[in-house]
Amino acid sequence: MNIIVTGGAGFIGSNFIFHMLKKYPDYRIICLDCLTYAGNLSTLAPVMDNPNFRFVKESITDREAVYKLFEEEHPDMVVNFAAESHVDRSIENPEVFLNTNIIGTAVLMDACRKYGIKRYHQVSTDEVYGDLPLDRPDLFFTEETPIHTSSPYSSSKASADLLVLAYHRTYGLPVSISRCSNNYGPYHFPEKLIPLMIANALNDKPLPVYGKGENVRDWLYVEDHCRAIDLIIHKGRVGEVYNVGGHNEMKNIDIVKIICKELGKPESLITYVTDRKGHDMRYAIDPTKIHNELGWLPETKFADGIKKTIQWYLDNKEWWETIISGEYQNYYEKMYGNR
Ligand SMILES: NC(=O)c1ccc[n+]([C@@H]2O[C@H](COP(=O)([O-])OP(=O)(O)OC[C@H]3O[C@@H](n4cnc5c(N)ncnc54)[C@H](O)[C@@H]3O)[C@@H](O)[C@H]2O)c1
Repeated sequence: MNIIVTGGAGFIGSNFIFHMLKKYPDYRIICLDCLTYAGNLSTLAPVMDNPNFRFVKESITDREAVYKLFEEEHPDMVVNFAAESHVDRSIENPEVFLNTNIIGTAVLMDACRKYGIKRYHQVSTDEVYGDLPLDRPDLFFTEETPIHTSSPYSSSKASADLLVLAYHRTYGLPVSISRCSNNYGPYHFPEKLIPLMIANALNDKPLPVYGKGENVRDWLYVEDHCRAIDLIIHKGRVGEVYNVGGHNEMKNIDIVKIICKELGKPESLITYVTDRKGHDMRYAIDPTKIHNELGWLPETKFADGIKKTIQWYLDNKEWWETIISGEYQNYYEKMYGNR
């Protein structure tokens, strides 16, 4: 089985590649990634020497490069993780989100139509459903919840989802989509809540929390997400959307306090900063469909997952210190000032 994994030098894509090469030693995995600020080749160091792994530095928006890769590799499947993924950056500059997340998805699917494919899988997000009110804990996103996006990021992901479903209906492309809640774990870029707080706390820097920190996210350990995608591409029904989430809703401020506690750092490091524009209040996934159809259940409890994640950041300081000492510094100062 030949699988092109796009965006594999990023957070979830790299974890997915590790999962697949370990579980299916006879599969060939080709990572297609153009290495934006969020992609790191060093992340893929553990598999670079694996003869069943190939890294190709190209953009999913480059039609010629994508077609060439299909001609060379004859993939059976494509799993598309490649995306601009940070909501705050999409508020600053939506254009690159539209190009990569929408046009790039179309280019990949055009290649799948042209050369044939057994499965095209789109890695999407629960953010396409918009948000839920804090005072209605009885409400959850199902696959039938209408799309109702808030940010340029979620709008671009929702647009891509609609295109994927249209390519299935119009051209009969064998597609599937997963919409997952917030992930955490190793190799998470330090601009996102959990790794940002771990990195800042370890450096005794202020911990910038949006608004009052009341926003609720449904956190899932990254390996559980990777197992869900593995199940969907092998056993999930074509043309279907599967929600993936662990019923693990937590307020941002509580996450930050847990990180302080685990690291023995004072909560006085917490600094409340101006809220994100259009900030969604609550995400909560109903994962009944993937559980009933494919038997998927999350395996890592948050209490264990956050300990493993913190330990990973302690053991891999060089990985994230290199990132935060580079160009990222300018972005950080723009967002949070000289904190
Ligand atoms: N992180 C989450 O909590 C989460 C939750 C649900 C869904 N998702 C989705 O999962 C996918 C992966 O998210 P992530 O957090 O790993 O993102 P990430 O930002 O860590 O990684 C994205 C990767 O895509 C690559 N990339 C960007 N533009 C590209 C292009 N034009 N061509 C080729 N490669 C390109 C980057 O270099 C990077 O390696 C995204 O599609 C995201 O929308 C993420």
